Amino acid sequence: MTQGAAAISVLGAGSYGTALAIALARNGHRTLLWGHRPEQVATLAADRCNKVFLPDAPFPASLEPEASLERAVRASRDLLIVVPSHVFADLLRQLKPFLRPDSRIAWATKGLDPASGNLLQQVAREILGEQIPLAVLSGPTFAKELAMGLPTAISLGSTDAGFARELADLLHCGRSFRVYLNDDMVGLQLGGAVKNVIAIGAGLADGLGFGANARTALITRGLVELQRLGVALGAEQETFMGMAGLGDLVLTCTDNQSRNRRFGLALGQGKSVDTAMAEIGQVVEGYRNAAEVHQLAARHGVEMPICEQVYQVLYEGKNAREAALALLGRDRKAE
Ligand SMILES: NC(=O)C1=CN([C@@H]2O[C@H](COP(=O)(O)OP(=O)(O)OC[C@H]3O[C@@H](n4cnc5c(N)ncnc54)[C@H](OP(=O)(O)O)[C@@H]3O)[C@@H](O)[C@H]2O)C=CC1
Ligand SMILES: O=C(CO)COP(=O)(O)O
Repeated sequence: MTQGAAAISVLGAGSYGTALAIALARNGHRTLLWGHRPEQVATLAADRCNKVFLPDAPFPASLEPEASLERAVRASRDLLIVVPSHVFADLLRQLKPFLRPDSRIAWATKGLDPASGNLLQQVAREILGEQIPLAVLSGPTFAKELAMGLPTAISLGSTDAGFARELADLLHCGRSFRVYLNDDMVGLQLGGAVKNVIAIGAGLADGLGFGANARTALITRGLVELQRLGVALGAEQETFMGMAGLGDLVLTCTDNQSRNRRFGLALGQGKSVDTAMAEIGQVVEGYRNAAEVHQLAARHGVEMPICEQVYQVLYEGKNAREAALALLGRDRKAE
């Protein structure tokens, strides 16, 4: 059990929540790491390591596993939520009664609200009201590399300039973790969700045996789709040339650490959704994101052919090869 004030509480003890908590604690900040299963938290505390997800990254002394959500929320002014997007709203409802008058909330969750396809920022505003400062982290950051202290860069946006600066100070490490400020929260959130869907598409193409040309075309045209949706929702086009756009697209479409890419690879090799999911054994955000992006694109009248084909493979039983051919067979057009 933890007592006293902490610099920050990370809520969600999966691979990325643990990696971010390690990065914060490595900077010398007292960091609480809350997980929703008390027995898992007890194991983290006993092992001083998340053996399931990050066996090679021991906890710094200032990282404290915490089983009580109430204690984690009350101990720190700043909360960093790192749970999968489909439980994001539930967690906000659970923690709301424990919030302090000065609480500030950031999240590193990548995705949209499954019920509405809305941005998580809208979900947070609806549940927590207009006053609480909000921030989002987004960018190319595999948990394992971050936890090991390998050089990493990320973007951070906030509704409150002071919160952005102070959170960046907590996270930034001159030797290994570079934090870029970007106040386009809409762009940062959309980048983190849409790249998951494109990464499934890139995995599908590779699973079908297509080559580097096809993968690169998917990344490039995927970026165009992301920009189109972003601009329709009021994001800044330049955001998509940064960490949360191009950066995360390239990372997740090209490296097999990406669960979304591996999920697509497995489907491209002929495995079923259930088998592919079970093999990965961790959250594959792009599966839900494909339906959410489909909903959002339709609502805003934005054409997103790659995301649409991924959606049809995942939800309408379309054959992966036919989906790829449907993309190639589209009318010719200017770039
Ligand atoms: N891993 C990465 O490299 C990166 C991940 N992200 C994003 O971070 C988010 C979290 O992903 P990640 O950590 O990788 O996922 P993991 O699959 O590694 O872990 C998910 C964690 O969430 C927990 N969880 C499930 N339901 C709840 C709930 N209702 N309340 C609290 N915790 C819950 C799980 O616990 P249990 O095991 O008990 O189900 C598990 O510990 C995602 O949105 C992802 O896109 C962003 C950048 C990088
Ligand atoms: O978001 C990520 C890296 O930036 C992690 O990607 P996956 O969820 O595909 O593993």
